[in-house]
Amino acid sequence: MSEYSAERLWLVVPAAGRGRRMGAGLPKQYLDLAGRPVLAHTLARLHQAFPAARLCLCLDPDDAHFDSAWVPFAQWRRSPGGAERVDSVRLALASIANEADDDDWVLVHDVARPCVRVDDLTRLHAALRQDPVGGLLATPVADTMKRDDGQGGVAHTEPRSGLWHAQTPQGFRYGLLCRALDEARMHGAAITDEASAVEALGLSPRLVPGRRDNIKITHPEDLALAGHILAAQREEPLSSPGHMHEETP
Ligand SMILES: Nc1ccn([C@@H]2O[C@H](COP(=O)(O)OP(=O)(O)OP(=O)(O)O)[C@@H](O)[C@H]2O)c(=O)n1
Ligand SMILES: C[C@](O)(CO)[C@H](O)COP(=O)(O)O
Repeated sequence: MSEYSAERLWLVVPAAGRGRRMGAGLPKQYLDLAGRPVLAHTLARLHQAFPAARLCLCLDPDDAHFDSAWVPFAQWRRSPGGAERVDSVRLALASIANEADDDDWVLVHDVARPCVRVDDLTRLHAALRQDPVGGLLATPVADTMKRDDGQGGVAHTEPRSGLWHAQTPQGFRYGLLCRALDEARMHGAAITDEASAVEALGLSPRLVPGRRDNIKITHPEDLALAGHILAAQREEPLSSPGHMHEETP
């Protein structure tokens, strides 16, 4: 790419999960949420924030529920899902290898997080572009944390100071993210998010304070909660405190 052109933004959306913990008749990304599938909400939020981005959507090759009418992006492709989330992300990165430059930014966002706010997405992107490593939306842990003893009792209380809940998007430059995920595979590391692969390189991804309503729909009760969150977000005046992000635990 020429030195005069801005680096491109790629969005990788892992959407090849089966939703086993949800236990519904179909994968959770296709469950109805306020009149539309979860997947359609998530893609709409991403598109509002980044209309010119290029989308790579990870879908199970046997997926019989997907409808391309839910994709608002002009430039998009589907890539096959893998056995685990990290495998889906790796396959997505491989599918754009001929077009992506090492300096391009890649934001990875779970399809199961449809309530992410547009201003958090743009704030994250702006923060990452100032950072040499990249980073993620996250919120400080607010509850007292217990370690179980393996038998239903409490072994001890974990200090929560300095603990954060990792959310998505998580964003890194293409070259760094590919290297981090390759290294993790070589070492057989179990990776549940992109940041942990980058951490394993000895780097420190930036924690960009997000908001607690960017929930991941995981269990059955989360779907109703997401519906309430979307309704509440629609009601919020732009200047309300609900739009403030958290800086400290
Ligand atoms: N092989 C996989 C597994 C997960 N995901 C995606 O990764 C995100 C986070 O995963 P999770 O919440 O665990 O979703 P599921 O795998 O669908 O749920 P479960 O673990 O309960 O089966 C979701 O957007 C999911 O679609 C994926 O693309 N490929
Ligand atoms: C990436 C993630 O959303 C960060 O919280 C999360 O780890 C993905 O879900 P999983 O249940 O760990 O696959």
